[in-house]
Amino acid sequence: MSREILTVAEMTQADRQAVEQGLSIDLLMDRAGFAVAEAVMKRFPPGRAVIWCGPGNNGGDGYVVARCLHDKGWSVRVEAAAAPATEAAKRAAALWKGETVPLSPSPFPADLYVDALFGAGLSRGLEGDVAKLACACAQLNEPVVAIDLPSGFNGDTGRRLGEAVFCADLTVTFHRLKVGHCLYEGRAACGEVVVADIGLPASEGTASLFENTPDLWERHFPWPALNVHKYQRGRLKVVSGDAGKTGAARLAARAGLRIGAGVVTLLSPSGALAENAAHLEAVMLAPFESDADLRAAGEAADAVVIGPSAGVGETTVRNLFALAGTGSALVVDADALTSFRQDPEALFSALDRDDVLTPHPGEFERIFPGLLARSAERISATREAARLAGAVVLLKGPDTVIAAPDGRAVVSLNGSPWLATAGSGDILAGFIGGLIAQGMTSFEAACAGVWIHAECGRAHGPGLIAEDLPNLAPAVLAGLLARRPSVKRSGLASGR
Ligand SMILES: NC(=O)C1=CN([C@@H]2O[C@H](COP(=O)(O)OP(=O)(O)OC[C@H]3O[C@@H](n4cnc5c(N)ncnc54)[C@H](OP(=O)(O)O)[C@@H]3O)[C@@H](O)[C@H]2O)[C@@H](O)CC1
Ligand SMILES: [K+]
Repeated sequence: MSREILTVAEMTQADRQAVEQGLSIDLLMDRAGFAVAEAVMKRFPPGRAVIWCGPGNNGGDGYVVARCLHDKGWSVRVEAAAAPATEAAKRAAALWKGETVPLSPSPFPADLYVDALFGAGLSRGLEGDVAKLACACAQLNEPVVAIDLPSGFNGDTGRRLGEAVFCADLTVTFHRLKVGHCLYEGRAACGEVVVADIGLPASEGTASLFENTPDLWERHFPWPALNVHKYQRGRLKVVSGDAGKTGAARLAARAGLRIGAGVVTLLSPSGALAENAAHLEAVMLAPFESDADLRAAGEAADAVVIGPSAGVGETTVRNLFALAGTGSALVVDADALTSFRQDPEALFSALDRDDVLTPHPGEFERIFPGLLARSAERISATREAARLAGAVVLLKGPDTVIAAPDGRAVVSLNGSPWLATAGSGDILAGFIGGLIAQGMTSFEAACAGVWIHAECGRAHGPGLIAEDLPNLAPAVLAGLLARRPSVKRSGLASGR
C-alpha cells in the first residue's frame, strides 16, 4: 500500500467525512489517545509521565493518554496550558480523574513527557510559558512523545511558526502522514513517526502526494525477461568532460550498468579518451568530436546522462542541444544544469516530458531563480519547476522531492546523511538513466532510482563514499526482486 501524505485541509476533510458518516469526535479522540498510549507502552517501561495539554483537541487527546497510562500503572501528572476550549476536549478532561495543574515553563521531573499542546493545524507561533517550555524541552534527556506533530510547526510545510518549537523522540499521528512530518525541520523534530489507524474512512484518490516507496513503481520495475540479450536490456550513454574532468561521468556510467542497463557507453571528447580508457572495463568507450557524433550516439541510445563532470559552459550547452533532438531521454545533472544559468528557458525549450532534471538546491536556484524562496515549501516549488521545465524535476536533499509536469509528486523518507558525499549525485543520475534505458517511465525511474540510492546509503552507513554505492545496489535489487509475488515463476530466483 502506497502511503499518502495529506495536507492539513485534506485531513480536516477526512475528519469531516468521518463525522458525516456517524463517527463521533469523542470516539475518534478516544482511539487517538489509546493509540498514543499504546505506542508509549510498547516502547517505554511504566514510570512517571507528564502530559502537557493545550486547549484544543490535541490537548483532548492528551487527557485520554493520561487516563490510559494511569490505568496501566503509570504515575501521571497533567499540566494544562489553558482550560479545554472544545466540547470534545472538555469531555475528555472531565473523564481524567487525577489532578490538573497549570503548565510549568520548566519541565517537572519525570521519565517521559507527552506534548499534547497543539496539532498539525497550528497557525501561529508559540508564546509565553509554552514557548519557554519548548526551549527547555530541547535540553531534556528523557523521551518526549508528540501527539500529531511536535507543537510549534506548520503541518503543511514542516517549518517553524515561531522561534520556539518542541522536538520529540516519537510522534504519533493519525490516519495519514502530513506534509509537516516529511519536510525539514518538522521531520527532524518528529523522531520516529507512527501513523495510527483511528478508523477514519479511506480517502484513496484524494491525495496528490505520496511517500516514495516501492509500491508506487515496483509493478513497472524493468526485470529482464529470461531470453533477453544485452541490447534489449537498455542502452545508456553518459557524456564525459575533457581530460582532467572525467571521474564523475564514469561514476554515473558504472551506476547505470549496476542498475541493470545492458550496455553502457561513455561518450568521451577525443582528448579525454586515454584517461577514460585507463579506468573502464565493462563500460564501453566511444569518442565524439562534433554535434553530429553526439546526435548519432543519442539516436543509438535509450537514455543519456549529461552533467556529471561535463564542464560548465558553451560546450556543454551545445552538447545538450545536440542530444535533445534525438530519441533518447535525457538525465540532466550538475554542470549541464549550471551551464544554463544565464538562460534556463533555452534548457526548458529543449526538454520534453521524458527528460529528468536532478538539481541540488544550489543548482535549482540557478535554473529556477527565486522559486524556492517564494514557495511555501519544496514540494510546491518542485511541482512548479516541473511545470515550467516541462520535464520531471528531482530536488535533492534529505527530503528529496520528485515531481512530474502533470502535478504528480513524491517525497522520499528513506534518505540518510551518509549520502551527503562527493559523487553521490552522479551515482543517482546513473541509476535513473539506467532505469529509463531499461524502459521505465522517467517519473517512475526517478522515484525508483532515489529509493534504491537511499537504501544503498542506509545499508552502508558510516564511511560511505560514492564508489561504494553501485556495489551496494545488487543486494537492494535482490530485496526488491524477492518482493515480487511471481519471482519463482519468472525464473529470476537464484539457482534457476
Ligand atoms: N483530525 C482528526 O480526525 C482527529 C484529530 N484529533 C486531534 O485534534 C487535534 C486538532 O485539534 P484542534 O483543531 O482543536 O487544534 P489544536 O492544535 O489542538 O488547538 C487549537 C487551539 O489552540 C489555540 N491556539 C492556536 N495557536 C495557539 C498559540 N500559538 N498559543 C495559544 N493558543 C493557540 C486555538 O485558539 P484560536 O486560534 O482559536 O484562538 C485553539 O483553541 C489534532 O492535532 C489531533 O491531536 C483527535 O482528537 C482525533 C481525531
Ligand atoms: K503536539
